[in-house]
Amino acid sequence: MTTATPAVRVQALGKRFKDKTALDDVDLDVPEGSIFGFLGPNGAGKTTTIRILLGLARATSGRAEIFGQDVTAAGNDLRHQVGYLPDVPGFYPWMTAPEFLRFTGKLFGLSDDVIAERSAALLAMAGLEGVQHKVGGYSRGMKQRLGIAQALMNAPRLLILDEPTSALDPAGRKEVLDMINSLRGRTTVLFSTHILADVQRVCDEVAILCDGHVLTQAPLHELLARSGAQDRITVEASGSEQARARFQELLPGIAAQAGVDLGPVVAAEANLEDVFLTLVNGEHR
Ligand SMILES: Nc1ncnc2c1ncn2[C@@H]1O[C@H](COP(=O)(O)OP(=O)(O)OP(=O)(O)O)[C@@H](O)[C@H]1O
Repeated sequence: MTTATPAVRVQALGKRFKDKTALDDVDLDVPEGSIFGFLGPNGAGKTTTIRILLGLARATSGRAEIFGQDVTAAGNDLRHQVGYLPDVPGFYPWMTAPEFLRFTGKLFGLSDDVIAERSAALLAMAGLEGVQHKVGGYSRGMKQRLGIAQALMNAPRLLILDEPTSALDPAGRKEVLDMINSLRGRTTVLFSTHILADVQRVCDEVAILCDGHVLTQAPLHELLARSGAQDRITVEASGSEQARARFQELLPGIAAQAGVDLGPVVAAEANLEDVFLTLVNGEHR
């Protein structure tokens, strides 16, 4: 068991809005260095949790810490270690990407040299190098990538992204996920989503939130193992029809030698959806 201080620790967190309980006894531990998927359907309480972490809303009960510091007592030191991209980010449409990153860098009080160096690296990471036109003409995917770049301008230890892929088409999602993936080992990423496939693609650790409760938190591989779903081995075989038929005949022998029970040969992989549906349905039973 690790004793390192987690990047985020939430304990017994509760939030009520008049007669609505948005969060009820929520516990979370986001290990430093992880890409953490905060997964839940609409209205689960993801944005509310994130807003409490950022000091934009107050919890009704419980406690939230970032790098061991209570967020309600957080000063500028802690705030400067956290980058954030809201679910509906705002941009100045008349700015170009370098102008927007420069503007962000100035807000953080960075020097011109640091701004130039970081914005060049971040524009490259966002695939926006050399894009001349103004942000107003960007696709949604480009805007999200620029949003992540601006959230990284202050070189945060923790990056919080609220539903960064929700409004994107598959190509846009892939580009944003690739960008998140490239941060692995460099900064802790907490991102909320309702898209299971996105979590399965990039996350090491997952928490599933439903109706203000955490149903489970675990490393992704543990969750997948828990589902009982099995990875399958897909073999693509070329050659003549005869050769392929012979290969298929030999497969059971090879499997038996390896001590493997050979099932039907179909392409599929262990699926987070199974875990999610089992947990969420169990909750509503
Ligand atoms: N200011 C508010 N006043 C009243 N109820 C609110 C307020 N903010 C959030 N809620 C309610 O709290 C619950 C959790 O909302 P939240 O936005 O945190 O969910 P979410 O998981 O981020 O969902 P989504 O994916 O739809 O953004 C919802 O039922 C929502 O209607």
